[in-house]
Amino acid sequence: MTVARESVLAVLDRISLPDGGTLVSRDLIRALVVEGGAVRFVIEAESPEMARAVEPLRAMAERALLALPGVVSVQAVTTAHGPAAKAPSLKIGQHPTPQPAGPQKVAGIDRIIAVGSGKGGVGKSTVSSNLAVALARQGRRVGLLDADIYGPSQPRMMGVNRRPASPDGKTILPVEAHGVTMMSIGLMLKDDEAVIWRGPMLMGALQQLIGQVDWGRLDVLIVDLPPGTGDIQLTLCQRTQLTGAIVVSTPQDVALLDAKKALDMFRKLGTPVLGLVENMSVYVCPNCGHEAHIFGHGGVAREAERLGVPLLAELPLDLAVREGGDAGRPVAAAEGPLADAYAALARRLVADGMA
Ligand SMILES: Nc1ncnc2c1ncn2[C@@H]1O[C@H](COP(=O)(O)OP(=O)(O)OP(=O)(O)O)[C@@H](O)[C@H]1O
Repeated sequence: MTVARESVLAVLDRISLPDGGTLVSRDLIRALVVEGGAVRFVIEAESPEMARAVEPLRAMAERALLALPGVVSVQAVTTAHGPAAKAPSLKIGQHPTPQPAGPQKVAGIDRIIAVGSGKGGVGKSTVSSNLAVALARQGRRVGLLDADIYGPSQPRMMGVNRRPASPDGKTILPVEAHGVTMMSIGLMLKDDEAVIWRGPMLMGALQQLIGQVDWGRLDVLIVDLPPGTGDIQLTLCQRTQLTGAIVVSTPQDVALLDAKKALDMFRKLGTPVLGLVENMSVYVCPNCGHEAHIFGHGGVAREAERLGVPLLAELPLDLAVREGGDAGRPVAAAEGPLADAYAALARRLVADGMA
């Protein structure tokens, strides 16, 4: 059954904004595609603040459209058009400015969760972006800071490539994607530009990304760390008051061995470990349903038990996760078992007061 574009617009025209008008009358709907029973569109807000305000309407619109006869799936994202993106005169990457000793609270941000891993490529950035999106879908005000300064992947994973504005050359205005306020050094660099900085420059850049970005009021800021136990991790844990850290690992021995080093680092720095996440836990063959433990089985659960920290989630290896990451559409923004797994992780953190 083919759904008429007009019927979709009629439904969206019934979704009212808090300050008047509807999604259609305020001209916020972009890139509306209706293919058979599948509906996709973007809600383009005028500013990051407005994007935050209209985010609950996205969920409302999705529900209303799913009730429309013939509609089988709805995919909607909120983006912020933002003020005219002037090229910032601000330069990222500088020596750190003196700061008071000891971990400091960041004004306006209630909780900060660092997501780390021992080894690269285990899915730390994937978990960070999907967790951020899942939390935003549950109505939390969420920020995502890509602190993987040598290999920033959040712009690709969140589908953003707009350079953030800095109207005054001091404050950086973050971007908005999938309901999440986001900043990455990758947004300030050209695609093929390498960062070749030593420790002090890294510390300065991290200080800028946390302190100079206008994060607004956040319930939680997710920090996607680089892999390993280097300068960035040390600076973040020593300078910023963190709610805690989540360590991502695959069940593979070599990844787990490195994850133990990351866990040891957080312990030595006095950062509470909120729990472990096992990524690429199981692969379910889409043809025959056979379950294969490609990277091994049970190691992360055993390590969590040994440390007395929760195993927060076991996330499957799934092609859709990789494709969603490459396309800038995290699976947590869609519907289905993968989104449900991230929603459960988000719910658990919210219930425990961590996010
Ligand atoms: N559960 C999964 N299923 C399928 N592909 C995945 C899964 N998790 C991550 N990937 C893919 O694996 C690759 C590495 O993931 P990701 O970049 O998140 O890892 P990382 O630990 O952050 O790596 P790095 O430290 O190098 O930044 C990406 O292409 C990602 O899409």
